[in-house]
Amino acid sequence: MKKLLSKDTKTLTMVQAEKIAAYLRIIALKNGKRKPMPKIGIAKKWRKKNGARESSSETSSEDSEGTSTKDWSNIIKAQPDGVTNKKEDRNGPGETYGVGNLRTKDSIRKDLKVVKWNEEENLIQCEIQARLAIQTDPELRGFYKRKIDPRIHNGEMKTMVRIHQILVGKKGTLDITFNEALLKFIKNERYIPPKQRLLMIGNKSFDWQTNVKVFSDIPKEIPATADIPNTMLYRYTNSLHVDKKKFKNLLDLGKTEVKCECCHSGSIVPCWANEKCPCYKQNVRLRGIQKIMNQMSHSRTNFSTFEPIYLRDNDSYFDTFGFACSESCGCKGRCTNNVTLLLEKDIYQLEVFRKNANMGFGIRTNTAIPRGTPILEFTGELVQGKVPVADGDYVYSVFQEAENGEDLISATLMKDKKANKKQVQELKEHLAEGKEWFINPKRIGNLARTCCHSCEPNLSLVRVFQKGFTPAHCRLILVTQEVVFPGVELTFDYGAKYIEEHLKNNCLCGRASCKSSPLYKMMDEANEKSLEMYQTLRYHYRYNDFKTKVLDPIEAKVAAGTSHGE
Ligand SMILES: C[S@@+](CC[C@H](N)C(=O)[O-])C[C@H]1O[C@@H](n2cnc3c(N)ncnc32)[C@H](O)[C@@H]1O
Repeated sequence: MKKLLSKDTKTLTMVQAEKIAAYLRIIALKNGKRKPMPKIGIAKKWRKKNGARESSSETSSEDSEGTSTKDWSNIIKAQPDGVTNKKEDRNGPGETYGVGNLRTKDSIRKDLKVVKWNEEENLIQCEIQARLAIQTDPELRGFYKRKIDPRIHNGEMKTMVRIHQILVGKKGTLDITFNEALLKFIKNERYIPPKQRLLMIGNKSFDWQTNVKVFSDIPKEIPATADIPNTMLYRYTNSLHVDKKKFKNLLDLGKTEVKCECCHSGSIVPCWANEKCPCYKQNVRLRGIQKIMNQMSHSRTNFSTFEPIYLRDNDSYFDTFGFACSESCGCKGRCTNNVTLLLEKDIYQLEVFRKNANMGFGIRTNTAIPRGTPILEFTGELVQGKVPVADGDYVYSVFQEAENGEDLISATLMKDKKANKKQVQELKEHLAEGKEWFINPKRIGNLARTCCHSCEPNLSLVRVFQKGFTPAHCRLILVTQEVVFPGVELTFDYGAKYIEEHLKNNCLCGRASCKSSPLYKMMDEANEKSLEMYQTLRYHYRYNDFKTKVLDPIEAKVAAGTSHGE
């Protein structure tokens, strides 16, 4: 094993990489004193079934700093639960899906415990874990490039300015004052947990499809009296829950089902750019529509598995959509034409945390996530028509009404001369006047339901269709629109109506551009150049924070580890 660990990752075969991963898992389990978890290796299973080669051409993807496994794998300590980088298999809508146990307050309270927290060590271990997850997964290794650059990309800066202008103010003329007050907002963007945290859910016992831990950081809370809100009591599902009887017509696609027969002997099927692949063709068709809609776009957004999803000059996040291969296809969705594939991988270490009772729980990342990464999907029950009032603060609209009363997707698909007439007709029926579709995650849902609103959000929603164009085949996916650095909360924009009706204009996001902030007026009136400077400064600050807290210590440990080994 020592020999293997000292090998350059680029020269490792798949079997050797898996051996290293297994060894590190054992070390991690020993350190963390956890019970071993079953290794769920879809990649392995799939590779066996499909006779994938151990190709030496599948070179390992380098991490953000170009460091190899050799450098840091021997310094990994207690890994978090995410030792397998694959979530449970996902089934399509309406099929037998896994729904987790119903949580009860008693069952949660039983497991509450106060834990000591070393944030810096946590971030280092999570970063190592993310690199390892990529390098040891045959479906990622050599395909997925995780890049976090020291400098902000022009495209990222412009996107963030645009999002700001849409959400806060447009065409301002004011120069932003870069004073201490503004720097304070920038500095406080990374959440720093206290040294003692109340661990509320620490393993997979409730959310068996996810490794995410739940913490409460409300001061002075102790297990005996800690508040366990009703919002924690829901069943977990990793796919859309569609009532088979009620929505039989949606689920039964018949001849309109889009699926491919593509296959390949490698770990990933190259459906993207395969002009014979019917799913790819649909994807390209939607991309074409995207271009028509966004007259100002410089280029279109690709929805391919390993490329980042960038929203360009969009009017609304809802305008961008793609089509992906699925488990019904010959490729089983393990291909280059499936943006939802990354969602299945536990690359990025997320946690649920609560800093105050008013806002409830939110999600933060413990690893740096590159821009354009699909990170969370909204799952829940598909609802048509009225949503129970009590669930109103959690539901997401699947189709949004456009000005002419038609959803943008249907409106644009209908304009598309190449569209399948039957598909269009069906879509028209599903979206007939007054027919609104929602995903309700209140009783059955997943992690995405915990994502809070921010006036400076780092995620945007996109829609991805699989198999067909009905509301039951539309997946709502949250994608990072900027690099999200470790410790930062994942947020998206709930929309003005929500802020007014549900938050009663009392947003607690704590960002400089929020109406509740003392700097709001300045941010609202800011000119474009100042906003660009603001975004650049934010990036610069957060990257340096990441470097000093995570990257440099890893390098130092590597140096120490190597000299010990010699
Ligand atoms: C979809 S839930 C988000 C998860 C929720 N915080 C929880 O603990 O389950 C929406 C609710 O979270 C809270 N929330 C989310 N973002 C907020 C914000 N920016 N300001 C105030 N409350 C917020 C509000 O209570 C809102 O009704």
